[in-house]
Amino acid sequence: MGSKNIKLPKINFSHEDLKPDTLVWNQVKSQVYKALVEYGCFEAFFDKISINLQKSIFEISQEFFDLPIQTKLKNISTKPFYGYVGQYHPSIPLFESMGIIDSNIPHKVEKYTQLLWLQGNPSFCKTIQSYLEQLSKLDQTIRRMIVESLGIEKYMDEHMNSTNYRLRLMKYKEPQSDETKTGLHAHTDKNIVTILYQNQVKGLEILTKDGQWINVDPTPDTFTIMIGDSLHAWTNGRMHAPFHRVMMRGNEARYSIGLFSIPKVGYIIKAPKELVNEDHPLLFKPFDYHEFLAFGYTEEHMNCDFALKAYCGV
Ligand SMILES: O=C(O)CCC(=O)C(=O)O
Ligand SMILES: [Fe+2]
Repeated sequence: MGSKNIKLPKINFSHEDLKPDTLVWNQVKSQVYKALVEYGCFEAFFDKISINLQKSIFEISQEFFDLPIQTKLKNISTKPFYGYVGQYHPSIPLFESMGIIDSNIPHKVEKYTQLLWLQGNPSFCKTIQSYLEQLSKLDQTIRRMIVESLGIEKYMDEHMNSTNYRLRLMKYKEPQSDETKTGLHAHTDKNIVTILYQNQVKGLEILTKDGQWINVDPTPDTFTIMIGDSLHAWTNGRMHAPFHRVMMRGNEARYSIGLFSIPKVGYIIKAPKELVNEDHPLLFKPFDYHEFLAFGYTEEHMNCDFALKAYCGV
């Protein structure tokens, strides 16, 4: 597998009037659809995160990762990648992350900070809240455009109401050698849509359908949008869920922030019948994301390339 100098499509979400049923909405929508069918991924130019907020989201992230390990370990979870994941994992020694479940619910974020700082940390909560307020709008705009592009508007409300948000702060230690080291192994995300944001240190790579790795090189006001397995399944394979990985070079730590839209507990993902026909036979049986997650992260399936296919492929 080689890597060419190809770039991800870049789509502008900063138009003044990006509202449904306008000319500009329809233009952006067709770019979104094309990018997601072809790459399952694109860069979104989105100017609603102020420079102050851009700065503070990485500051609070650093503040968290600088806490003593014993404190960070207070936020552990039985669900994979939900709580704190430390540098102890032998196959990804550079990686550390901290998940905040239901990050759209302020008192849940507060609970995390009380666990970590005892007195709480109001500025941490406020930063997460402001970040989520803006980026959840971007997530919803993109998903609205996907549903419209597929001509299945009658499922719009069901789809939009079927998810919660999880935020994940991530840190990749610098490898401090001339060698390139793996920060995170190649995988597809298992959720609906992922929005990634990162500091100035590069490392994210996306695999194209024809096997080329694309280096992602975002600016402070671009976000990387990616489709997860659950949306791939719901759209009966029309939206591509790309493999991606993080490769670390140089002597600076990489910080990234992931916003994941996640199917609610108990919601069954089932491709609408309008998307199933002779040319597009059903690819996956209906499934519960949370049960799939438990299956996908067992020892046996952890390194399985197509866990969803193994779990509920037709
Ligand atoms: O750090 C990144 O940019 C990628 C993180 C990622 O792939 C994930 O959290 O699933
Ligand atoms: Fe990922």
